[in-house]
Amino acid sequence: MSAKDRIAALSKFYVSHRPLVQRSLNIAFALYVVHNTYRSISARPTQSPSSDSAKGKGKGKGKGKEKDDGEGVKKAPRVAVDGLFYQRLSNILRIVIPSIRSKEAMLLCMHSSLLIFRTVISLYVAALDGKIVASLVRAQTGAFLLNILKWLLVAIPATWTNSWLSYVQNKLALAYRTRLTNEVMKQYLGDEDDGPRDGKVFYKLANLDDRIKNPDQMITHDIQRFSNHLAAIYANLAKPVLDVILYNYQLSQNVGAEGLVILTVLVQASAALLRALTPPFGAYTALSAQLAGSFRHTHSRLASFAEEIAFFGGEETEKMLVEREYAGIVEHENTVLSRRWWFGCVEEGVVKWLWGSFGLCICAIPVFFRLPGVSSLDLGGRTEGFVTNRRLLLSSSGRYLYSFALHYLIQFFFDADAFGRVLYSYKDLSELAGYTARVSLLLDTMADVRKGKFDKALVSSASTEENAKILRGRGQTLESDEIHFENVPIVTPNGDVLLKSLSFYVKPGQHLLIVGPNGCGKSSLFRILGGLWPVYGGVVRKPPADQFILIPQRPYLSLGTLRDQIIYPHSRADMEARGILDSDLLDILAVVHMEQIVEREGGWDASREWRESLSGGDQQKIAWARLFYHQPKYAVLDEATSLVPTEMEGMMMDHATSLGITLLTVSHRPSLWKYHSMILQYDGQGGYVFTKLDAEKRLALQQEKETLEAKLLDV
Ligand SMILES: Nc1ncnc2c1ncn2[C@@H]1O[C@H](COP(=O)(O)OP(=O)(O)OP(=O)(O)O)[C@@H](O)[C@H]1O
Repeated sequence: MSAKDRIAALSKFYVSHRPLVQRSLNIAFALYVVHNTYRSISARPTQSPSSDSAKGKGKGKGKGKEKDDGEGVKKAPRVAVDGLFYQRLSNILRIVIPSIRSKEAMLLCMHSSLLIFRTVISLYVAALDGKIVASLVRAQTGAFLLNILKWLLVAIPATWTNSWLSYVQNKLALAYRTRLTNEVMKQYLGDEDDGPRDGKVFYKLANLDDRIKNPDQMITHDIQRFSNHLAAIYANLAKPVLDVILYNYQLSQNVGAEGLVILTVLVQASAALLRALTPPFGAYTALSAQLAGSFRHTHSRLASFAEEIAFFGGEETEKMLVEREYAGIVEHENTVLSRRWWFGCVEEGVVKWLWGSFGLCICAIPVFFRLPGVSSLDLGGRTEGFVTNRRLLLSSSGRYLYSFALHYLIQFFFDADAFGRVLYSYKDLSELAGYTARVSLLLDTMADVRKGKFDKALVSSASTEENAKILRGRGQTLESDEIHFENVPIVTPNGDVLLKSLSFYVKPGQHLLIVGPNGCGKSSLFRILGGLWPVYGGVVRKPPADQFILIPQRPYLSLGTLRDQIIYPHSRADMEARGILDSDLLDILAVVHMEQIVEREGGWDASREWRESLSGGDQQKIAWARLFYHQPKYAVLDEATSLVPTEMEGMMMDHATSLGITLLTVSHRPSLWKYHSMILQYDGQGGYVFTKLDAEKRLALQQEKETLEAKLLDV
């Protein structure tokens, strides 16, 4: 048998068994799709952090900057569409879609139904389009008019669906954002339902941990962007999946399963090129968000400290700082823009034009080749088939359905690493990965901080044997009526051991004066007392947090009315529940000689930025009025009278003690000594003395010391 005969026999065999070959190819294709989809979406093991950072370093400029500027001083979050991303995303999904019966699940369900409905309409429109053109080619007036009528009728559900789709998608984004914001706020500022608010995460995040530089930006901006991307990605992924199913069905109907095989080979080659050229969009997004956060932070500092900066004439320096941040943004955005530009060219060239031509060629198969088992068509029939196929290739949204279809083919045909590597969905996915990394960094850091796990750069002395031992330790905090520190080290968040072991007590009515040089740890003591800093050793006995009030040198004035300043953190309802009226508040203000402020500022409900409209002394007096309103068991006064006259200071101290408030005072003013019975004196070298305070004797000694010093100067 000659070669020619053998080929003829083979093709005869093929033609006679073609339905079987077709079925086998279709089944093999379906199995391949299922297998690769499974591999693509199942998370792969995450690489070790060391290999991550090595990878990150190799990625050039962007990553390097991230390390310098940022959030991730030590560990920049890795951003890629990989197993880690799916792991992070699934953790967040558990928050945003808490159950199958939640509002979000319902919205998602509605969204999916609308997507299916839209695709069904697209199919119908594609077929109708073919019929209209065929009736034109065949010059059939009646059929043409009937089809036009159908066209107009189908427009009603089509427009309705599109409008609903965007409505539901936006609702979904808002619902995700609300869930996430609520969860973050619960962790950040505590939750009343969770018991006492002693997490103080908002403080610890800023002071005890280096990982997050600007949580404000993450909570306000990044969560919103993440939610929008998440809501959009579903449509962007679900639509092509639906479309590829229909497209493949249509394709195998029209050109046979062989068409799929040809397509695969062509697409594989061009997609390999695109895959190699796709820039790391996810990392770009994360870095953009981070740079924008830093820029905003620098500006908000400028606004917050405008007065100080203005007095110092610090405009030039501040301008330089702001410009430096902005230059960083511009540099990064320029890099991204130029990469997006050339990637856009390549993408359009390959997706729209190259794959477009593949599409046209595939559509042409039934026209130029007579497929076995398919009857020959007239001109109208061929036109109808071609127009229908071509319309199917164009999605109703104007994007190329064909591109999507091919895009998904690529994902299925390539190995799982290629999942989401290319094109539209990849860009969307990788941007989502960027925001996912930011949101999970926030959630993970908050969870760590709540557990007492901090990541902070330590001072060099922290590594000495003795200090390292202190840092490894943990102390105990017990509730008690008195304040009692037993062998408690005072350690700053960056591991600087200020005092190795401190012991003192304060009993109700035994006012304590704390003195010592600057930076020796006087205020740090209060931070431990307030539960802000961890206890590294010993035992701290203290009353619950609501029995303390702190008045620092520059007191906090909240956003709100004049009344709110005095009753903070109470609300007006809390105040009324305690049976206190505005007239009682006026009496309190009279104690600090501030009663005229109510009239001056326009009543109790006047609202403004109080920090800017009150003098430093008035701010301190308002803080004292707050103390008299709350009447706690203990008051912590940290240079709280530094800006008020001495006679006023005396009156305030007397009033506080007459209300039964025990004072813990840090002050350099000898005039305050007489109000205290105990003294805790730091020597600034890591030592201290805790003893009874005899104010008269101390004053006499102080005077004697000053006289001797004056004499010494004379000598
Ligand atoms: N959030 C923080 N992170 C790291 N170190 C801190 C932090 N807050 C304070 N420190 C450091 O702790 C040390 C003690 O600060 P602290 O405020 O207790 O001093 P102080 O005795 O009250 O001084 P002053 O009289 O000047 O107010 C200082 O060296 C300070 O730099």
